Amino acid sequence: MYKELIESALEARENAYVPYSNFKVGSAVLMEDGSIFSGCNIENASYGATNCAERTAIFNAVSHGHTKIKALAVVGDPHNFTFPCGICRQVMVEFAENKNIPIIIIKNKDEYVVETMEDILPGAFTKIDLDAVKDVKNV
Ligand SMILES: O=c1ccn([C@H]2C[C@H](O)[C@@H](CO)O2)c(=O)[nH]1
Ligand SMILES: [Zn+2]
Repeated sequence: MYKELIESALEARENAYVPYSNFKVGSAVLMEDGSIFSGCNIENASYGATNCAERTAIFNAVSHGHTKIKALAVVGDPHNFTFPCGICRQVMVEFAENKNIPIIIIKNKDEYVVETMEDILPGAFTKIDLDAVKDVKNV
């Protein structure tokens, strides 16, 4: 069912730039119109500047004008399930079409588990209600 998305994540993993961890990750997002965008992790000599594969894929989609994610796939260690980090989970929530979208955690092309956005980030902080902020400030 998720064949194309999974293949796209596996392919993106090949481009991972990982001279520091040597841990390759690939990710792909399925957008509202059926388009797929992918990304890999990109490390930096200043370690904190590293971008995870999931965020690279999401930022790639947003950069192309797509802001509604219908499904996300991620693959890291081919012998283990690699779950998204906390920062990526928060970025996913920003663009997830709803809290029930599937998050596909891939080990290899035949083995994967499917979670939902709500499963991996329950009770997420979402968009700020700007009108409420305005009321508090009384402006
Ligand atoms: O879900 C994950 C977990 C880790 N990484 C990256 C960050 C870093 O480059 C390397 C080791 O943490 O893996 C991702 O891209 N996605
Ligand atoms: Zn991350």
